[in-house]
Parts: sequence; C-alpha cells; structure tokens
Amino acid sequence: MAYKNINVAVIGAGVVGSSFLKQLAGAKSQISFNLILLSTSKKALISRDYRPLNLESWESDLVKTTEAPLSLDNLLDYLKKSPEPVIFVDNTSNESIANFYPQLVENGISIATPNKKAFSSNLSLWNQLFSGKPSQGLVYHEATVGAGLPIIGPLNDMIQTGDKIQKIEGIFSGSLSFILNTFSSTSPSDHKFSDIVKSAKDLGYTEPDPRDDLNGLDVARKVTILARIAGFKVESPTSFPVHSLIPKPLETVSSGAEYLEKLPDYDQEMENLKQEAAEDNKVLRFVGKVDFPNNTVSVGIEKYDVSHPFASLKGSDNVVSIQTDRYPNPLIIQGAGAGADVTAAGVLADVLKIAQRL
Ligand SMILES: NC(=O)C1=CN([C@@H]2O[C@H](COP(=O)(O)OP(=O)(O)OC[C@H]3O[C@@H](n4cnc5c(N)ncnc54)[C@H](OP(=O)(O)O)[C@@H]3O)[C@@H](O)[C@H]2O)C=CC1
Ligand SMILES: N[C@@H](CC=O)C(=O)O
Ligand code: NA
Repeated sequence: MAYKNINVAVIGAGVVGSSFLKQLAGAKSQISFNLILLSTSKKALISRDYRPLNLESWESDLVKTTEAPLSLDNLLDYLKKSPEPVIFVDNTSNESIANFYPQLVENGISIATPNKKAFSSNLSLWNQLFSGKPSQGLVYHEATVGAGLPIIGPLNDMIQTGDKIQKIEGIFSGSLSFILNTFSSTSPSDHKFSDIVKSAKDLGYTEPDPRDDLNGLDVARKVTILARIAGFKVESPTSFPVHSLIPKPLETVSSGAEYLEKLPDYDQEMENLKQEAAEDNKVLRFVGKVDFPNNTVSVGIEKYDVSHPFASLKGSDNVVSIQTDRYPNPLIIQGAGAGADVTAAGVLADVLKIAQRL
C-alpha cells in the first residue's frame, strides 16, 4: 500500500530516458510514482487531469500522439498546478532546459537529472540551484558523473562531515574509456580508432553528438562538478586546460555525423600516439584531475605504464580516486561509467531519494 503519491514529469526518452521509464515502471518502493508528462523535442504525452499516464505503453502512445511539447513557461505552469509534489526528470542534454532549473526549484519543483549542463556552466547557476533555501525544490544529479556509480553522494557526505579533499583523479568518460581501452590496450589490438568511436556511439556511451566527448568537454564538465562539490570555485569547464582528441580540420564540421564520416582520414594521428606510448610500455588514457595543494584542474590524454591500475580498465568503466585528510590512501570507486541501464538506475535512485524527503 503506497503511503505517498509523487508525480513525475519526464523530458527525454532516448538512451537513458527509455531505460528510466522501464525502471520506473518496476520501481520497488512504497511510494507511488505517477508519470504525468513525457516529452521529447517533437511530441508530448500530457495528463491534463494529472491522472497517471500508462507506463507500459508510453512508447506506442508517443508514436500516436499529435500533441506538441509545452514551452518551458507553460510546463512550469502545468507542474505548479499539480495536486501532488512533482519531480522533474530531465533526461536530455539540453542547455535551455538546464538554464530553466532555477525557475523550477524556486517554485518548489524538485529535479533529478543526468544532464551535466546546469552544474557545469557558469558558477552563478550552480549557486542558485544550491542556495539551500528551505522552500526550494531538491536537486539530485548523481548520474552526471560516473553514470550510476556512487560518486557525488559520497563526495557530498565527505564534505558535509568535515573532511578536506586533497586530490580527485580519474577516468570520467565511459565513451573515452571504452575507446582507449579497446584502442590502446595492454594486449595487442589492431582496431582502427574511427571504428571504435562509431561502436561507442552505437553502444549508447557517447553524448548525442560524440564530438562533445572527443573534445574533452564532457570530462571537463564532470571534473567541474566534482571540483565545485569539493569547494574549488571553478568558473566554467573552459576555464582550465582541456585536451581535445578532435583533429583540427574536423573541429568545425557541421554535424556529429559528418565528423564520424571523415574521422577515418585521421586514424594515423592516433595510431602514432599509440605506438609512441607502446614503445615505452605504456597505454593511452584520458584523465581528469583536481589538485587542491597545487590549485590546479586539468583534463587530457596521458600515458600510463601497463602495470598502472588505469591501464587494465575494461569496457566503459570509470575509475575515480579521492584522496582526503581522512583517506590519505585514496578511496577508489570503479565500474561502468556509461550506458542506458546504469545511468537510468542512477537517476531513478535520485528520484527515490527525493521522494523520501518530500
Ligand atoms: N548515455 C549515457 O551513457 C549517459 C548519458 N548521460 C546523460 O544523459 C542525458 C541523455 O543522454 P542520452 O539518453 O544518451 O541522449 P539521447 O540523445 O539518446 O536522448 C535525448 C532525449 O532528449 C530529448 N530531447 C532533446 N532535446 C530536447 C528538448 N529541447 N525538449 C524535449 N526533449 C528533448 C530527445 O528527443 P528527440 O529525439 O525528439 O530529439 C531524446 O528523447 C545527457 O545529458 C547525457 O549527458 C549521463 C551519463 C551516461
Ligand atoms: N558521454 C558520456 C556519458 C556519461 O556521462 C561518457 O562517455 O561518459
Ligand atoms: Na554517479
């Protein structure tokens, strides 16, 4: 028997969104979650009387509907009138939606999201979202770093209990982890770089536009988020050195599809880098670092000895090492850092945590 009803509005039904909806339908909780709105960029299912939409048939219902998505202002009006508390789940990577979060939380609407944009853009947006005003909606974003891996929660706990972060270092990109683990492996590999990038996209590891991963910006966003939680006032993800893996001439191509099409022409550049590392018995890995004693934040490709733990990482695994006053031997968190189900589980776990507090 449910002791509480929570209305859930979901934007985005792609790789993460569709897995989220499946998991929501089977959520093991005494709270009853009612889907009241589901929107993509083209279509929407909207329960005008706030009665639950059908979580089993959303996919075919979305195909059939002719209803257009609400504007953000109309969406806010709709959510404000909900008779039950609302959790807004943003499963897009859209910046305009992210910039709208302050209006949502100021109106008491809580947010769970894997979308990094709001937390890694300018610092003033971050400050608005975490002002701590009791009337504000809650904001949970565990899946913005390391997908479903518990990273943001434990880091917040460390800070709130008075620990002091010294260094955070890790592999924060599921797609770049998969790409480099396959391309530059401890055992011989003859996969072409461009083919592996395409596989990473097909497996759902990359951002909607894979250039957002390959240019290092996705990792820079994650490192910005962790640094801010740890107390480092990072202005933006472009305010520190970030190494791009996109060949110069492809930086300005008009779409992700064109980038993927032309990438094979530049395979030799990455091949040379890999060979150079192999001659020193090393592999290539893409890492992010926050270093408090040296006051630096950085993101880039590095060579690691084949005996280093980062060298033996598998699949799309992320690994993060957090060194603090209480953990001089760093705390290590490792596991799948991208993919539909692990990411959706991170978002759903946040929805459950928020619902318990509402
Ligand atoms: N994939 C992964 O492994 C991980 C993803 N994430 C994050 O999760 C988020 C979603 O990623 P993913 O599911 O892979 O992306 P997809 O491209 O598969 O899905 C994006 C969804 O968002 C919808 N959408 C985009 N813009 C808008 C808009 N303005 N209004 C309404 N709907 C919109 C799209 O609809 P339409 O099809 O109509 O455009 C689509 O349904 C991203 O922020 C990503 O960074 C985080 C961790 C891991
Ligand atoms: N594109 C991202 C997905 C998760 O944030 C990645 O590759 O890690
Ligand atoms: Na996480």
